[in-house]
Amino acid sequence: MTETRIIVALDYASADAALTLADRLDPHRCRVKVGKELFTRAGPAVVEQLVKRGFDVFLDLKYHDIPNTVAAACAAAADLGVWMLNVHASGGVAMMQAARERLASLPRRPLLIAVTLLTSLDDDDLTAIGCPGHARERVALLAELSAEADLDGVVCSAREASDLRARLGPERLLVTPGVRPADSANGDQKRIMTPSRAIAAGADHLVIGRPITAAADPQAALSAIEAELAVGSATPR
Ligand SMILES: O=C(O)c1cc(=O)[nH]c(=O)n1[C@@H]1O[C@H](COP(=O)(O)O)[C@@H](O)[C@H]1O
Repeated sequence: MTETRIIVALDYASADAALTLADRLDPHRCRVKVGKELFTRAGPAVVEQLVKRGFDVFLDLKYHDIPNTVAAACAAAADLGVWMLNVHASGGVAMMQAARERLASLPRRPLLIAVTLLTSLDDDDLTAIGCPGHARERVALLAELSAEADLDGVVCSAREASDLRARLGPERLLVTPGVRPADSANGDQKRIMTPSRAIAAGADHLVIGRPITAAADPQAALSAIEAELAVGSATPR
């Protein structure tokens, strides 16, 4: 098991592209994430190939459906040997509990975390979808529901990490996408933070895609983020 905090989002359109990058990465220096694009194009085989190469794989399919369907999908994901998978907390406590219980019945279960509010959304977006309020409050509500369902942690933005650490205690994992080194483009992400600030705020794992995968030299981009974190860890919080 690696000590790294970095999960590289392999958001590619083919298994070849994803595995080409994976083969340039060290499974002891990062974890990898397979999301909707890669999974829809390349299927379970790419997940199995990454697992075979020694990577901890976060299968990010953000299940959101009736409890029975989500529980069965989680069991199918576990069969692929993934390290972690996610569901949407807005699917409700019964859905999250069904998923957790199904995984608990397996001999080897992956970590199960809940997406709170997508990092591409802000307060204005909440109003637009008919849920007016602050992103921070909605994240807190959904995170507490996921804790009620006894999930292993949440996906949130690093901006909510310190608040959630106080609310959820030290055990729940805080997995934060929307991480942007200072010189990276935000793209479609709205609730963002730099890698070192995200860790200082209490994030356990940083999900980072385009700042690495779209860089001219992805390994160099990963090394620069590792260097930023190494400097940050030497600095008292
Ligand atoms: O669950 C996720 O991984 C996720 C949740 C969320 O709220 N925001 C978010 O960006 N993600 C994923 O994290 C990755 C972020 O990629 P970049 O924006 O390229 O760094 C993408 O693969 C997203 O699908």
